[in-house]
Parts: sequence; C-alpha cells; structure tokens
Amino acid sequence: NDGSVTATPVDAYDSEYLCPVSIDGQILALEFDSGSSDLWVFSTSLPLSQQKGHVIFDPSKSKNWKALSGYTWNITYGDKSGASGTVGTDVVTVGGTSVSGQAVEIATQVSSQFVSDTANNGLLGLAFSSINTVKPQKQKTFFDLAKPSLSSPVFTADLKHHAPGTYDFGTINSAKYTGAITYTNVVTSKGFWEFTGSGYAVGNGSFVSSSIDAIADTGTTLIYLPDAVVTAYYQQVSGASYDSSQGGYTFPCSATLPNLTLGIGSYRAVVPGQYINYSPRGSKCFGGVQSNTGIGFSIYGDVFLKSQFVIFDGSSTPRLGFASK
Ligand SMILES: C[C@H]1CC[C@H](NC(=O)Cn2ccnc2)CC1
Repeated sequence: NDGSVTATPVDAYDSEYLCPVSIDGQILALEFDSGSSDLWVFSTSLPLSQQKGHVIFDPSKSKNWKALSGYTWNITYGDKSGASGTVGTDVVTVGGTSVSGQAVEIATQVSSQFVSDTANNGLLGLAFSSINTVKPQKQKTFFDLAKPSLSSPVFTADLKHHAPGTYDFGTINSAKYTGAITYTNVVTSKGFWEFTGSGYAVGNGSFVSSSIDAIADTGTTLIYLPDAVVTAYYQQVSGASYDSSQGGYTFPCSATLPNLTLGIGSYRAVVPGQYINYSPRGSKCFGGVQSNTGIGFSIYGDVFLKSQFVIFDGSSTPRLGFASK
C-alpha cells in the first residue's frame, strides 16, 4: 500500500523537514532521516522537563502496543546530539503506507538539542537496517517493513526550498521531475545511501572531474564537501572567509552566490546559489556548503537534496536516482 506524506520545513532556513506519522492513531511530527535507521519518539517515559513543548507518544494509550522486554537503544548523531531508551512494537502509518510490528523506540533520555527543538518529536530512520541501534536484536526500518507491500521497493524525496515537499513510498511520480532519471550504484557497507559523485563546477566555471565519496542524507541540513571543492566555491564569493568562531565559511549577506554543480555520473545536478545562503549568523551569513574535514566522507544534505528529485531504490541492488525538477 503506497503512501505519500508532506515534508514541512521546520523554520525559515529549511534546517530540517518534519512529516506527520501515526503510531496507532497518535500523530507526531517526525524528522525523516536517510542517514540513520532508528524510529524513535518523545515519550511519557521522559522527564517532564524534557517533554515540555513536544508532542508526546504514550504507549499506555495504544491498543496495539507490545513492549519488547529488556530491549534498549542508544544513538549519537554526527552533530553530537543523541537519545536513548526502551523499545516496543506498534502499528505505524505514513501517508497511506501502514506497517504493523514496527519497532518504536521510546526515549527515556534526549540531548539538549532535541529538547529545545520543540517542533521535532523524534526521527524516522530511512538508512539501512544494519545500523539500527536496538539491542539485543537490531530492528528493521519502516521502509524495510513496508517494502513487500509497496508497488515498487522505493521511496522518493521531493524536498523544496522554503516550501513543503513530499516523501512518496512505493511509486516514482513522473509529475514531480523533468528529463531523465540518472541512477548511480550505492554501497551499503556503512549502512548509508553511499555513492561516488563524479565532480563539480562553480558557477559557469569548467567542470572538474573528481570522485567524491558521499552519502545522501535527508537528516543533515547542509552540504559537506572536500576542502578543494569548498575553497574553490568560496573563492568566487566576495567577502567570504572561514570564520572559526562560527565554525565554517561566512560571507556578507548581500553577496551573490554562484550555483554549485555536482556531477553524478554524466548527470549535472545544479544547486542554485541562493540555496547556499543558509542563514544569517552574527553580522554575516553562514554558507550552505561546508568542509567535510573530520567526517570521513561527504554529505549531500538538504541544501543539495531540495534541488533534486531523489529516488531511494531499495531493490536487491540498491541504487540512488536523481532528476531535475
Ligand atoms: C559535521 C556534520 C554535522 C551534521 C551531522 N549530521 C547529523 O548529525 C544529522 N542528524 C540526524 C539527527 N540529528 C542530526 C553530520 C556531520
């Protein structure tokens, strides 16, 4: 049973996108994250101080809730935020797609970043189940459990700049993209939707062929790329500089930002320059393209993904598809 759900930007900067998810009739706005594989929610098991301002899942009010005795989970994200708790199963519905026996991870502790992000009531992981953190037995993602009931084993992301977009499960809606879809192979060994980009161009400059090991991550706001790409990009932005106090490249908010073209095979994905003016920070503006130093790979996050129509193909040979829109 295919489904479609609206993905709404949480703020004026598209720092994250939230989708309504029903857990046995209790509806929470969750962040869909193709960079992780746990479905966890704010719950009545949290200290009241951490629940404040959030929509809370109460398993005691769910008829279909089944606690998994002795099961726990504990996750830390790349930005050092995190959460942990206990586990049960329930019926989870996203758009028209319903799954029974879905592991729902109940938070008994969440980091301060999540407490203060009151629009966010948890995450729905869409990476590979191999990196689910539940112990003693890891659990399957919503997508993995839904796959057999979908017309085709895919989900698509049509995120938008400063506007609501959609995630579709089971279908590739040809009304949502233009031209051909370019597919590229995915390596699942780290549990991510990992692929190799073919290079880049800054503005109207010539394309530089280079292999860029990257993941498609809806749960990361910005684009994190090798230093060679990032310095080449900001050399074309007058007044740009690396500001260690802000933790990245900033520039005058009045700057005109060039487009960034990222190659995927022979396809040229164009990220409009205006998407790379991420947000005001201090007296300047913070860039939507930053260095991947210390991460170990590049991350094509929302600033990139919202410029494309993206197919996450979970067939027996997983692959990623990209198209313009
Ligand atoms: C330096 C980068 C900073 C941002 C990191 N992304 C995440 O932590 C993604 N995420 C998921 C849930 N909450 C956040 C990736 C590394």
